[in-house]
Amino acid sequence: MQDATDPQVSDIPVIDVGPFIRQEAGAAQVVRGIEQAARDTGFFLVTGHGVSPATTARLYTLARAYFDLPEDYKRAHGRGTGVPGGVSFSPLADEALAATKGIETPGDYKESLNFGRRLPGDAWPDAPEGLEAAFGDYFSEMETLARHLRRIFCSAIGLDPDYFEPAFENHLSALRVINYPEQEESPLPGQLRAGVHTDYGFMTILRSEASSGGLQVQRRDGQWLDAPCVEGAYVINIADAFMRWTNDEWVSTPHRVANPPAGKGGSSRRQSIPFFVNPGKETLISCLEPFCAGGAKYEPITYGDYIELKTRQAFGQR
Ligand SMILES: O=C(O)CCC(=O)C(=O)O
Ligand SMILES: [Fe+2]
Repeated sequence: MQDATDPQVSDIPVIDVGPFIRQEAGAAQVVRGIEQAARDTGFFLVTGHGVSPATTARLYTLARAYFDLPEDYKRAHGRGTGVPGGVSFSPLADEALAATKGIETPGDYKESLNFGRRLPGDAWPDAPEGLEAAFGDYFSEMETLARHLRRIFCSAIGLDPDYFEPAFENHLSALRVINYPEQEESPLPGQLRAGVHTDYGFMTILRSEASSGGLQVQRRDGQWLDAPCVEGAYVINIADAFMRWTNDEWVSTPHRVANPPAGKGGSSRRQSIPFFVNPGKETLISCLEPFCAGGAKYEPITYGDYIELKTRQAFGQR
């Protein structure tokens, strides 16, 4: 656990959003703090968020039990059979996030389990018992927190509190639990736990975990910062589609997950839980009025087309 007052991490603030959620004194200060962070690094931590610790702990524990099952068993849930609302396992080194930035690296040293209510997967396994319910319950908690955060953003931007809500009626959000195993052998040259990338959608709500080899965020001047890890807090970051919506005034910042120092072995396993908040496919991403006084930098585009464009750009099939 790092001290959040350490000068190296002070660029990423920890904000208690409780006063805003309860509409108490201090709500305006919450809005100001978040707006500043959104313009600065695009990263901040929230406490006072109201997410159930028991629901979080249950998902964490059941996912961990799943990752400890044999590889063959896990791979049976990564076949892409297209079950709506199913689960999808992605094995170790299957994904190289840096490829989205045009950087060629070996696959990331992680495995993950993925779910979205409107996304395809495979049939849920029977074991560990309760896994599907744990994902579903945590997903609901995240939907609630995402709504609170959107209302804070509206207040910061000067929009009606529910301005964004129609965009999220059929949202394509995705919940992922990531297991970063200990590294008994050295990673390959250029291989990280997760390569440098930005998130594509609207924002990400991350349940992080203190460990050696954790989340790092790149400041605008290029310097890498260790994201602070505060027990019970969530790390929030602005993602690409939201940055475009704000005419690049709010930033989607590159981040990565570092390897643990060599020799850390058994003490370095880490498990994180990102919830990627994505709008519905038909949502039009068009410069928000308060940001376009000087002219909009981008053409309006639907979220569905935007994702297609980003994917094509990232993987070079223009
Ligand atoms: O595990 C983490 O701390 C961050 C993971 C991440 O940035 C991602 O999966 O997009
Ligand atoms: Fe990310």
